[in-house]
Amino acid sequence: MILDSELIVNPDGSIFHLHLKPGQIANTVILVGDPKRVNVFESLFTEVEFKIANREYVSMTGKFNGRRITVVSTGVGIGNIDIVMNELDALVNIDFDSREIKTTKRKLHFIRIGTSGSLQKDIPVNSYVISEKSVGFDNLLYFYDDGAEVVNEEFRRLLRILVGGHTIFLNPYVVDASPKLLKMLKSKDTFTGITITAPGFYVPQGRELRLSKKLDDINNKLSDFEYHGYKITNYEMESSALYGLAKMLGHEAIAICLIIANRLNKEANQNYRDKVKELISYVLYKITADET
Ligand SMILES: O=P(O)(O)O[C@H]1O[C@H](CO)[C@@H](O)[C@H]1O
Ligand SMILES: O=c1cc[nH]c(=O)[nH]1
Repeated sequence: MILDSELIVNPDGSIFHLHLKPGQIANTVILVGDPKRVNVFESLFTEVEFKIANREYVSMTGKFNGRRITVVSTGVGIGNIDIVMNELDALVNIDFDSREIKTTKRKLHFIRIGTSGSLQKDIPVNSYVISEKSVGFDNLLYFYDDGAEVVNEEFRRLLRILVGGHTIFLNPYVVDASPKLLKMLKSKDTFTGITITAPGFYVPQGRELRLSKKLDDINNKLSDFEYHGYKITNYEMESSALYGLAKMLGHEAIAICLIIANRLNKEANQNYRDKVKELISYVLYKITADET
């Protein structure tokens, strides 16, 4: 039995941070960083069951093209993904009355729709990039006992060498996206590649304002990396933890991002919101066209 202190349930029966109750989660869950992005889904859905907000977590379940879909905003960063993934999994795979883990588990499909910085000159601003592999520059997965089992060890070793094996603060982990969701979203309109999930937006992504980075020339090193046709394509801040936790919990996960800055060409699109809406429509049509 899972104790009150471990699985905190609010007086109204909802889970601690997300304020959602069992039964409110669809099998397809779209995760977005920006809470305002949930409004875009609201404008596109034909039906909305509910919308609920607590902190940066705005959640909504509704229908698009006849498919029940849940949308949850995660805010920025890995810590939020730890909360969102554990709470969404608990809502479907733990019995809130008995506080026991259910014997029959539900498998959720998680699709993150985010924004991102390109690490390739030929992946311009406004491109869509699917993270076929995601590299954690954070250390979340190392806290989990099963972490090592979901890591792509070949790529982990290569990336560790690339970033400088001597660094004590960086031991990148690499997790693969769901092949099924990759196939569903991939098209002539998308790039695919390896995404770096950074534990910060500034120095951890090589952005120096008043403070300098420790890793010398890191963005060019990442950009030049190539192995078996794989290249490092972009930076964002959530997908490694999403992939790792989804795999450990038995769910499918993928991330697709709109490029809003190109770090090598030194370009940025500050007016990207209409483009995010186009990406959301792209994803909604792709996932509802698919029968699975
Ligand atoms: O647009 P979202 O989904 O928030 O994604 C990206 O944007 C934020 C940083 O500006 C980080 O969360 C990063 O991953
Ligand atoms: O450069 C960027 C742009 C969006 N999000 C990031 O994490 N990095």
